[in-house]
Amino acid sequence: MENSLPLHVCHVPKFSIIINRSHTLVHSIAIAFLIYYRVSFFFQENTKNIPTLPWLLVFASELLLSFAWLLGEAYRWRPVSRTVFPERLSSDDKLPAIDVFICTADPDKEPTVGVMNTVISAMALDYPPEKLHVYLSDDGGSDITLYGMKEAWKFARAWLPFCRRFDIKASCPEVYFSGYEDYDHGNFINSSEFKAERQKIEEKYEKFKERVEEYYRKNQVEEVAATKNSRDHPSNIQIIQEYYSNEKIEDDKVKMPLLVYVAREKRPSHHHHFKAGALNALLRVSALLSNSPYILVLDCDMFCNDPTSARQAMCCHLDPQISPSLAFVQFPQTFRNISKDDIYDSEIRAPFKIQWQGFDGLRGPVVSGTNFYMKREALLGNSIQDGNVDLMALKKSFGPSNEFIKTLRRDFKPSFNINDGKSSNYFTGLNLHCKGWKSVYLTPPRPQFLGTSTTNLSDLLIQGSRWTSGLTDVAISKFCPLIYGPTKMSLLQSLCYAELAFWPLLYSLSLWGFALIPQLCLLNGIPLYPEVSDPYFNIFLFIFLSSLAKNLYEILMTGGGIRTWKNERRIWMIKSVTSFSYGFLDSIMNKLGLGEASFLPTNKVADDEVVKRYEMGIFDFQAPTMFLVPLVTIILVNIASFVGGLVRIMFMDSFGDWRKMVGQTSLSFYILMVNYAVIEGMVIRKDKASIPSSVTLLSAAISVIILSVGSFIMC
Ligand SMILES: O=c1ccn([C@@H]2O[C@H](COP(=O)(O)OP(=O)(O)O[C@H]3O[C@H](CO)[C@@H](O)[C@H](O)[C@H]3O)[C@@H](O)[C@H]2O)c(=O)[nH]1
Ligand SMILES: [Mn+2]
Repeated sequence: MENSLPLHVCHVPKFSIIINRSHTLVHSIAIAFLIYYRVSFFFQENTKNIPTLPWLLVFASELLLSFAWLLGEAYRWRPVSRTVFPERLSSDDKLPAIDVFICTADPDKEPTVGVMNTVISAMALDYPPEKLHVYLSDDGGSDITLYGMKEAWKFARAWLPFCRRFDIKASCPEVYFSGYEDYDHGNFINSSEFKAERQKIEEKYEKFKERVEEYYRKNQVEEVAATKNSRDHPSNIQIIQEYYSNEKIEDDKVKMPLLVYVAREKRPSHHHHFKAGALNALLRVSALLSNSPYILVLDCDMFCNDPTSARQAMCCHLDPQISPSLAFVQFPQTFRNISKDDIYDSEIRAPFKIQWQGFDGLRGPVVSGTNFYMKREALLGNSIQDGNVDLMALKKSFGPSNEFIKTLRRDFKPSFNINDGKSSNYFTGLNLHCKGWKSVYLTPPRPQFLGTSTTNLSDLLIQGSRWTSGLTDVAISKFCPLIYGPTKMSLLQSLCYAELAFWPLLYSLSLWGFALIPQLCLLNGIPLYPEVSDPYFNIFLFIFLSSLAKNLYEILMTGGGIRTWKNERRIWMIKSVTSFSYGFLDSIMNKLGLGEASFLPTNKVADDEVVKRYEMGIFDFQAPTMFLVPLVTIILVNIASFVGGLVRIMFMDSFGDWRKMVGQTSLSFYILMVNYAVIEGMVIRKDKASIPSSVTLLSAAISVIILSVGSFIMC
């Protein structure tokens, strides 16, 4: 019987699970030995000449890093993958309606043509058009975006039929016309009719682009006001098709999804809560217009790359096996501007290729910002669910609109957690999972959504600081998943949430420790690791190699290569001592009331030269000094200690002493080797994107201070 075929299946890869769990066990035992070695120091006679402080500091670094590792093992416990069967869905008239939410904030950083491409690609989803409603939130409140939408609507009237007729998969026009991939047009490819139609539509697209860009140029001159506007403007909601209802339309048989422009009211005196605030405004507006039971959330630069994503998501949402408790279906973030040698890990590989599969095996991944199909009902507040509706309380939360309250009475009081904007997605996910909802992760072979990632060091570190700050906010709040989680969800899922909240803090503190303490001690002749002939030396070596090897194995298993592995190691070190550290400090400052939450949208316009460098795998050090200085300082300290260590090994008088220094010398060597690109940027390269000599000088001065003060304190 056809009905009995499942809409989706979940695979549990036994082999990977065995490998993962055995590795966890063996690695844990090795760490236990390490801890024993460090602790027994305090009870031994022959270690008296080693000062306690550096020993404690390096031990603390080891504990923090091991803790980060242990939390991360939760993802390795039960990774799963899923396959869906959209062809088994019931007929179109039985499909539930979907509201698509797209957010944009700044037409300078997020060019309108790009945003409209996302809008058009969402309108072109393979779904009954009368059941699809596309909302764009414009936090900038700018005319250009509204103008762009009207033009996008006009263009879509031609584009949608073209896509439907010729079965175009790349339903984002910019991508389609840029020849980003080879298209399979089946039987149409050679038909002259297709060619003629394609040419016609391409011309229309070019005209659309020209008009929008021209409007932007004209407005730029007058519109210094745009920046002012973006923080202070009344609300503006427009249903786009109404503009054309009086005009004669060439082909009014074309069925179009609803398209709505929303600029929520923003006033400087009111916190607007960034993207989460925008999503909540869309929830309220859409509740009055379409009130669809499912919602797709997209960033403005994240277009639909496969029109079938809605049906794929419905395979999970409508699967009776999982449907009742399923809150959302998360797709990975994938990017179209990733180079072969992705030096900055712009691909954000580990979460989307490894960790989220693990999350999925434990009741589901966190809300990941964009690319998820959410059940509106899952965003309900408890009070409504209970059925005891207090009208006054509702009006207090949602404003005086009776119309809106009526929609709440229909059982809807949905909202995303706003928190402070930086970590809202995290809170929304955490909250849902704590209330017993589940989520699933779908990674079909063809990327369903494609965005633009940050591909230069500066933007990457700024973005990284923002993320880190948001995550650390959670770690140090009352929602700290280690305390808040285990009573409300499974221990393993709490560990995953804890890993997310804590990694920046754990990595930044421990890596600062590893980058400085052993080095200072090496220069001062203080051994911190066992000597080569000591069996404990092998424990340290094993832990080091075992974690590198496991990491390499995971990368190879998910389609990466040795190069990916090298790049990831390096950028992990760089980010740990820069953006993670600043983000974490920022969060602490906010907590102490010394700072304010902010959100600078990342740039979606790229400088050609910068892009070229990224594509060639050359580091671009045109980044704020505050990011470069810690990095260069660490490298200088390591150069000094490595050279000092070598001298010690070569010229040490008393036989045997050098053996105690092999660990530390090798550590410095490893750090320098991995970060050779920084040395190159400092000493060898002389181009525009190398490290400025002012930065090197400043860092040299700081290194000298660290070396002298450090030596004084440590020894
Ligand atoms: O006040 C704001 C700020 C941002 N946005 C929109 O939020 C989205 C994400 O902003 P972006 O600058 O692209 O940030 P990224 O760091 O690239 O985005 C990642 O990180 C965000 C959280 O920091 C998540 O919300 C995103 O989904 C995730 O892709 C964009 O569409 C923005 O237009 C708003 O609508 N209002
Ligand atoms: Mn983005």
